Amino acid sequence: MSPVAPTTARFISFEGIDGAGKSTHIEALGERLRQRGADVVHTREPGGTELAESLRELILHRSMDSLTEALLVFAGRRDHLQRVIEPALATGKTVLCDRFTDASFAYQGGGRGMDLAVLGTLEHWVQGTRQPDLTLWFDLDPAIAAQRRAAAREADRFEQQDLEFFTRVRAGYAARAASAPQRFARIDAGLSVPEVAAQIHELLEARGW
Ligand SMILES: Nc1ncnc2c1ncn2[C@@H]1O[C@H](COP(=O)(O)OP(=O)(O)O)[C@@H](O)[C@H]1O
Ligand SMILES: Cc1cn([C@H]2C[C@H](O)[C@@H](COP(=O)(O)OP(=O)(O)O)O2)c(=O)[nH]c1=O
Repeated sequence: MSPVAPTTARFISFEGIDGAGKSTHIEALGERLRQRGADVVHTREPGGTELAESLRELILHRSMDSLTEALLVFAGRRDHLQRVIEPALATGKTVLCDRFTDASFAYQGGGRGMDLAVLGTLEHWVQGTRQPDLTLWFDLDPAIAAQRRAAAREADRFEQQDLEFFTRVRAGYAARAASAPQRFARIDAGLSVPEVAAQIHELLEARGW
């Protein structure tokens, strides 16, 4: 396996319902890419800049309607793109982002039932044609995700939602994946941690990453 050229800019996003296992694998993936010569930036949404992290606190803990929620999410994304993601890509870095715009389509669109055309307009305004080069979609049965979350942590405003909500979020991801099959790689997140890691490994091997 030849090393990744340090100047190869890549934007990789991690998606899935809460508790699907994203956080469990991001660090190891970063380490793998680093060992192959990439200069890796870890970041997340909502958040990733001081301003967007402040918005994250509001989004996760304050009550609001779905359009307000979407506007805050996209406002944070704009700041994040301008201050972190675009400069990193412009200097040849690999950006690993824990959630990006697909989460807006899945949560605000699928989960909250927002008009996807409105989300599409916000997407276009905020990011132009910028999209991740690869999106790892951790797909998991919402009932299993709920069990994992219950064992792991206290629930925020999204994590308190019921199984129907997460079933719609999952369907939102599935629709988004179907609309961009080249970009999305579905991971069977119901398998064990080593098996999920092996799937990620194979996906990257196939790309020569
Ligand atoms: N494949 C897996 N099998 C069983 N438990 C897992 C698996 N992956 C992650 N977990 C556990 O599930 C919980 C949620 O995982 P986490 O990585 O925080 O999910 P996310 O970041 O997608 O919300 C954690 O306690 C984690 O240890
Ligand atoms: C990026 C994004 C996240 N979210 C939600 C999904 C998650 O429930 C929540 C926070 O995501 P996350 O950082 O994955 O939470 P945690 O660290 O607790 O696992 O924000 C949206 O609703 N829309 C979005 O566009």
